[in-house]
Parts: sequence; C-alpha cells; structure tokens
Amino acid sequence: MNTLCIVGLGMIGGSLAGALKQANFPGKIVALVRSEATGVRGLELGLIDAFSVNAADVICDADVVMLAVPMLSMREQMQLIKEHLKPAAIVTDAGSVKAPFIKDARDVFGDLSRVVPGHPIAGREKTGVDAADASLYQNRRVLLTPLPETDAAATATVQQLWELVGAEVEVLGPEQHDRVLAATSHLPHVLAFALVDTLATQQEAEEIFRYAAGGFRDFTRIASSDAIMWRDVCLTNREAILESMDNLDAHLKQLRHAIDISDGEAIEATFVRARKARDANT
Ligand SMILES: NC(=O)c1ccc[n+]([C@@H]2O[C@H](COP(=O)([O-])OP(=O)(O)OC[C@H]3O[C@@H](n4cnc5c(N)ncnc54)[C@H](O)[C@@H]3O)[C@@H](O)[C@H]2O)c1
Ligand SMILES: O=C(O)C(=O)C[C@]1(C(=O)O)C=C[C@@H](O)C=C1
Repeated sequence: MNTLCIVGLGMIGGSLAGALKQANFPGKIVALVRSEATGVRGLELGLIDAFSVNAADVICDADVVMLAVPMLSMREQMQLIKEHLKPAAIVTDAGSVKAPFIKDARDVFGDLSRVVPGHPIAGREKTGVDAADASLYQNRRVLLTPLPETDAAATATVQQLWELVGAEVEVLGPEQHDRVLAATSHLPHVLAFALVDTLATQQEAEEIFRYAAGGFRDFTRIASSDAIMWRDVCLTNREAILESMDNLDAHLKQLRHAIDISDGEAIEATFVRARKARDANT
C-alpha cells in the first residue's frame, strides 16, 4: 500500500495516523478534512503528510481510504469520494455500528468487493485531532465484518494495517457485532449520560457533584464523550440498543423490588453474580 487517506481526522483517525507514523508505515498518509485548521494541526502534530478539504485532491491517489467520521456522516462522505476512487482502492471504516455502514456502502458503491467494514474497540471520551493518541490501538481489538463478496486480499490489507499499530484483529458478522456492542459499549454510554443528566437536573445537584468521588468518576467518565457521535450510534443501532435497555430495565426492576422488600439474600446474590462475571471477564 502506498497511500492511506483518512477521511475525518478526529480522535480515531488521528490516532491511527499517529500510530502508523510511530510504526514507520512506509506509505504516505493524507487526510480529507472539513476545515483547514484540522489539516494544519494534523501536519503540526506530525500525523499526516498532506491534507485537503477537496476529495478530488486526496482520494485519487489513495490505495486505502479510512472513513472515520460520525455514523450519520458516513454516507455523505462515501458520495463525496466515490467518483475519485481508483478502481482498486479499498474503502474501510472505524464506525461503531456495522450494519448501517454496510447498507450505506451498498447504496452508494453497489459493489462491495473492495469495502472492508471495521471497528477498533478502543477509544476515549475526548474528540478532535488534538486528542489523537499514537498508543490507542496497542493490544486492543479491532473487529472486521467483511461480507461474503468482500475480496479476501482487501480484508487482509486492512488487517495488516491494524496489526501494524499493535491491534489484534478478529472477524465477526455485522449483526452480531451490532448486538454485542449495543450491550457492552452503547448501553454503558447511554446509562452514563442518563445518570449524569438525572443528577444534574435534580434538587441538590450542586452538592451531589461536589461530594462525588471515585465511584462516580469511574462510572461516568464516558458521559464526557461526544454528543454527536453518540447520538448517531443511538440512531443507527436503535433496535439492539432498545433491546439492551429493556433487559437492563427488567433487571433494575427486580433489584428495585428486592431493595423495596428488604430481600438481602436477593440483593447479595445479584452483586455476587455481577462481581464474579466482571472479575472473570476483565
Ligand atoms: N470515540 C471513540 O471512543 C470511538 C471508538 C471507536 C470508534 N469510534 C467511531 O469512530 C468515528 C470517529 O469518531 P471520533 O471519536 O474520532 O470522533 P471525532 O469527533 O474526534 O472525529 C470525527 C471527525 O469527523 C469529522 N466530521 C464530523 N462530522 C462530519 C461531517 N458531517 N462531515 C465531514 N466530516 C465530519 C470531524 O471534523 C472530525 O475530524 C465514529 O464513527 C465513531 O463512532 C469512536
Ligand atoms: O474508552 C472509551 O472512552 C470508549 O468509549 C471506547 C469505546 C467503548 O469501549 O465503549 C467507545 C466506542 C467504540 O465504538 C469503541 C470503544
């Protein structure tokens, strides 16, 4: 691969660029950006070799194009790049939800043989190019959800790109990906946002936040995440997130009932099960 073009040089795209530079990626890294300021910052930070706000300038030489914009901006970016892509170019992405990305790609490109949907299971609550972290993907998983028609060589190229930055690549079906991530990533984010918003809008909010300590910080770090990115995740993975929320709702109701009737045994059993599950899986 000679040239990688990152579309959307934010935290995720910028981290990939920085990690590739650190790993002595031999090719050129260019970026398609919305604002000149982002591109200039990318150059200053040594993440990229060149940038443009025009797709025509940076897409035509790219062997791999990595889409790293919020989920509901993916389709527009695909439309922008489509006419400039080299015939053999591979299009991949870092979006948090896979089935809608695949639908957008099918609608826009038709042929999906050179499209490799992907998702790094690594991130932060910070956004923008200045939040780029070259070590972000080290020893973290990246899930690829290729389709039956995806060219195996294209998948292998994307896999090599992620392995170069220290990630471990696994392959999963897109629907399973979206169900699993709804439970492990999307539900916790919705919960953290909802918890902080509940506290912020209730009486004594000032005291509540003043006396919040480690437990609150651990539980709510992700409530500082980007509202647009998470709005888009909720809107594109709606059904799986609703199912996860309903599951939790039923569980919370049981726990509420146990607390209501002072059923110490049931409360303790829930906490013991949860602790065991977490300790065995983290
Ligand atoms: N934040 C995380 O922890 C995380 C982890 C894994 C995957 N992702 C996914 O990666 C993608 C990027 O997220 P991020 O955290 O880097 O966000 P970010 O806000 O840091 O970066 C997004 C980039 O896309 C650009 N952008 C935003 N809206 C756009 C639009 N309408 N048109 C063109 N460009 C636009 C922004 O200018 C920015 O450069 C998202 O799809 C997100 O779901 C995020
Ligand atoms: O660590 C964080 O701040 C993250 O939000 C990372 C995280 C997650 O673990 O839920 C968020 C979204 C993703 O698509 C993948 C990873």
